[in-house]
Amino acid sequence: MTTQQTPTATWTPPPVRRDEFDASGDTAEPVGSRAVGLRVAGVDKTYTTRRGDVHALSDIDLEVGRGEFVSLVGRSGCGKTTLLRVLSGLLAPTAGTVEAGDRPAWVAGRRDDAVFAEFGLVFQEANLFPWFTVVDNVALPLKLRGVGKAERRARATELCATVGLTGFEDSYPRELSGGMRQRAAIARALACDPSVLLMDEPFGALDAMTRDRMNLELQQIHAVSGTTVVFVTHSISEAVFLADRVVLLTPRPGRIRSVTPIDLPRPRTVEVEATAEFGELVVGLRRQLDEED
Ligand SMILES: Nc1ncnc2c1ncn2[C@@H]1O[C@H](COP(=O)(O)OP(=O)(O)OP(=O)(O)O)[C@@H](O)[C@H]1O
Repeated sequence: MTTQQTPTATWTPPPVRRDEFDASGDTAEPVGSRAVGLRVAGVDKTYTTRRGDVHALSDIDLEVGRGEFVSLVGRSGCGKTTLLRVLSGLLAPTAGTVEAGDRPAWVAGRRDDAVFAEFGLVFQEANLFPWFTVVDNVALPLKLRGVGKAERRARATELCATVGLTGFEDSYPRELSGGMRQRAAIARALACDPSVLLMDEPFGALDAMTRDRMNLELQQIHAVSGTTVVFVTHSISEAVFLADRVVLLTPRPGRIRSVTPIDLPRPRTVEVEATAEFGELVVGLRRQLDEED
């Protein structure tokens, strides 16, 4: 479990976590000594349908360091969502194991609910309860855990500040913009101080400008919370902007084609996207995708 720091309105530069990783080579794996946030070994997934089997994932091995931000990219239908659903405990792998820290999460098709309860999930749709205010939506996971009213309201109010929703605590979801609703969904996912935050195209439905802002804000939230993040996106530039490493899956069945360390200094601002280094990373990943045609 990571430690949630007191949120601040101003941005605290992120802790330097990059030293924990071996960034040499384009398929570098984290060095053995650092803490593991998530370990995936030999994960395979085949859907059984009336029209036959669909082999979605093949032999996925991946370690995500504690506090690391990993982006997952690949062609449409390559298995990104399937992998994220396996990681979030919503879908049983056909084979393989998932561990959080050193605790088994999926082993031999059996899930440990206590481990997955520590994970936060954010999807493309915010899925807020329309009849709850923002603060009550954010506090809901705490309520389900039996946290008292005053304490959960205080914590939810802090989280609203973390995601830039101060002043909107008592608004209803219908009164928020799409970006604000996603911020509330992120705050709700952070409410139980998750050991791992799993995000599936969380900004995919937002316009380009809002998406850029959300990327800056997510970077800040990640820096403050220190949570391990796995982030699925169709956008290579978004993946590079946010990540410590970008994992590229092959077309179905999804296998890990490459793992690219992103050594751009943090905090990253929009200016980083104009640098040659950023452009080379994006073009390199784009080329790998194109080679699959
Ligand atoms: N419930 C299901 N039953 C059968 N096949 C499925 C199911 N869910 C996904 N698939 C198939 O598994 C493959 C991987 O799907 P998945 O949604 O994981 O891909 P994706 O990379 O997230 O795609 P996209 O980028 O378009 O969202 C696809 O061929 C899809 O048709």
